Amino acid sequence: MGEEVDTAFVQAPEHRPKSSVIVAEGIPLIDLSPINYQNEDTLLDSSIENLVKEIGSACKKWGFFQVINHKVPLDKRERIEEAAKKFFALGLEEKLKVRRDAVNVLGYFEAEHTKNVRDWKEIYDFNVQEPTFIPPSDEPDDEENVQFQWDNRWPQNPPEFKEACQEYAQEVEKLAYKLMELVALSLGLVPNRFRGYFTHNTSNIRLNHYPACPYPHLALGLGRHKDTGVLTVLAQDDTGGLEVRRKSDGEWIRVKPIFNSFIINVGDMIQVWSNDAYESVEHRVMVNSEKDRFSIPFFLKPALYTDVKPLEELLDDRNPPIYRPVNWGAIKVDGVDFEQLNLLLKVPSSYMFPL
Ligand SMILES: O=C(O)CCC(=O)C(=O)O
Ligand SMILES: [Fe+2]
Repeated sequence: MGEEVDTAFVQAPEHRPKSSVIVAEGIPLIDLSPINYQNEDTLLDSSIENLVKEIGSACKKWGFFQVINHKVPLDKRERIEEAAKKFFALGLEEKLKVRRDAVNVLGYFEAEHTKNVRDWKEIYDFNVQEPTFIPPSDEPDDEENVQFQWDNRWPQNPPEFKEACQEYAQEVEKLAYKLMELVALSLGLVPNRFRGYFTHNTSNIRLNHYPACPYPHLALGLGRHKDTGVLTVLAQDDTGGLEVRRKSDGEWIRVKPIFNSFIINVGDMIQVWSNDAYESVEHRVMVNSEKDRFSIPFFLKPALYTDVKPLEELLDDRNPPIYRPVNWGAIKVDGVDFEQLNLLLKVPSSYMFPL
């Protein structure tokens, strides 16, 4: 890029970062030590009452919180962080060998746009289930149960990349399921209420690299957006730059990096399931002119055949459903090709149709 900023990256004035940053009174910090998910049993609600309350209130007030004592081993996190740095440090030609395309959305991509403005970053995506079979229905004998399949695109270098990614994915997935038990309890549901939705999950992990940017006042690392899935478990490095839209007044609040913590946020599907008890909240990423930034979100997503709709247990005469059911695949089996499937998965909030 030359002297002039490429206009593709330039945010409209109202969406540009302000020079003053609000960090005070950030999102809630929650200590997860009361849970022990090494044991495979579901949670006992008596021992974790306070924790459940904290989670419920964070989901309601912010849609975002940070967790510590989450039991994801630090060495696994450091290993994927190192592997990501080494991968992004490769030459462009090498990275393009695993570039995503119209058929397979997984792999490397350097030209991501959010709301039609280019993001100042490069990414690498992989799915947690490998390969990801996507039965459009959970009926094995269903004649129309054509199997779609996505394969991860693993780069040759660095050699430890694939293993580092897979090992980290297993750990962070466990944490996500445990968090979903806490979310369920906080809504007055049985702890494993959500578990069935993830049998053929479409969860993925993204490695984000935000290079230092000479135009931090014009461009964003990632434009404002909400996460489409169920729940996001995000590892950010110590650079900082994530901002969350505060529900009370709409101000952008910077999320302070805390060593070995994860940032958790509610996605659109929890909003629908909870019939707006919890809301998916907008967030964005600043870039800075001196430092690169790396982050690793895990996006928890259900099976493609899942009908997302407000949970019956939460509805009554005074709380009627405000969303109509929409299929996560949102499409009929007939005539569906990979491209359409991929496109649908990428359209944010496309299934959120208030009645
Ligand atoms: O990099 C970050 O801190 C946030 C990333 C994010 O919001 C996303 O990828 O959806
Ligand atoms: Fe996000």
